[in-house]
Amino acid sequence: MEYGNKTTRVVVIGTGFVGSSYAFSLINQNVTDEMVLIDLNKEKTEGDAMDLNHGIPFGYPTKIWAGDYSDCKDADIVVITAGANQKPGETRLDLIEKNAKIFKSIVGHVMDSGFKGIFIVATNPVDILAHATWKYSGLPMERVIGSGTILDTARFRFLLGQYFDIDVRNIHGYIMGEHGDTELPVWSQTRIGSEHIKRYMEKYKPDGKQEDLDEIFVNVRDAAYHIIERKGATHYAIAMGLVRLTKAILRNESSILTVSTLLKGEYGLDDLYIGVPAVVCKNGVDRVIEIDLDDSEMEKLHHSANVLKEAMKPIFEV
Ligand SMILES: NC(=O)C1=CN([C@@H]2O[C@H](COP(=O)(O)OP(=O)(O)OC[C@H]3O[C@@H](n4cnc5c(N)ncnc54)[C@H](O)[C@@H]3O)[C@@H](O)[C@H]2O)C=CC1
Ligand SMILES: CC(=O)C(=O)O
Repeated sequence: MEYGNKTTRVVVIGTGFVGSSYAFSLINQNVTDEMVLIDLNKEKTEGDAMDLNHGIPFGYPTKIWAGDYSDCKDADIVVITAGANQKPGETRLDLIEKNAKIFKSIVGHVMDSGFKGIFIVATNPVDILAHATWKYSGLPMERVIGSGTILDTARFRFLLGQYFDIDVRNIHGYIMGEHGDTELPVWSQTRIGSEHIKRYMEKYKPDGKQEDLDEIFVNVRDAAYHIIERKGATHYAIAMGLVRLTKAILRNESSILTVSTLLKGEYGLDDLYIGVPAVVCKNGVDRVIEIDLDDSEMEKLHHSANVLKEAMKPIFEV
């Protein structure tokens, strides 16, 4: 897949549940010419590369190999999905210390290769680790992107689509804030087609109740806990979200996605990676979109930001 004249290369670091699902999804959507797999467990990446390569006759031409950090030099995108995942009952913020240590070393190795592309970070706590990647790498902020609330927004749209029996592609709304327990739904800007959700409910679902919508949000916020209780990890949906983000970059789509990016005064917040709608194109994050939030949403966003700022203090103080 050539965009312009250049061969495209994506490196995946951490080929556990999320990384391998991303790799599988990537080759099924004809996104990149080359894909390199890196993990502490080199044998696993070799096995994954063989297995994925054997699928290529059924998919799209992609050169795939188990590589090392020197392969990052010519990468357009390095996607980091390495590190610990949540055990049942653990929050994302509980992962901060162990994953921040792993990140310092991974980002150092990637930068030592001469990497000049874009980082996508998915490892949790994703907002804080995207921030750490930006600091450790020294890259411009637009070239370090966290997956933010891309998955939460997808869950929100899916559950609303089910509730209203409407194609999810016609549900427009965002989850913002921490990818975690303090995230918030932006009801004031949620639309079905072009109709505001409240008005749509009055007109077409008169038996609908605000409590139902509140319950939908709780199920969005707690989805990871519900899935991890049942199967130990979540990986398919985030993998597809990461592919969506990868395509927005490689195809220069200028897509609005709820990613984690550094705020510099937007929403009254500063020096913090957090999930907000932003335009993503070949340069990474082109700009943050400042949608109108009502007072209660703004208050919740600031609360989420405060929780993240507090949680990240220990890793930036050491
Ligand atoms: N942002 C999001 O929306 C989501 C994020 N996640 C997060 O993604 C991360 C990965 O989750 P899973 O794939 O389920 O975990 P996993 O345990 O299946 O895979 C992690 C992989 O990272 C590798 N690894 C660990 N340290 C490494 C290092 N220093 N260098 C290279 N590789 C290293 C391990 O060998 C393992 O293969 C977790 O932090 C999880 O919470 C998971 C789902 C959604
Ligand atoms: C694990 C995680 O972050 C999620 O599924 O939302």
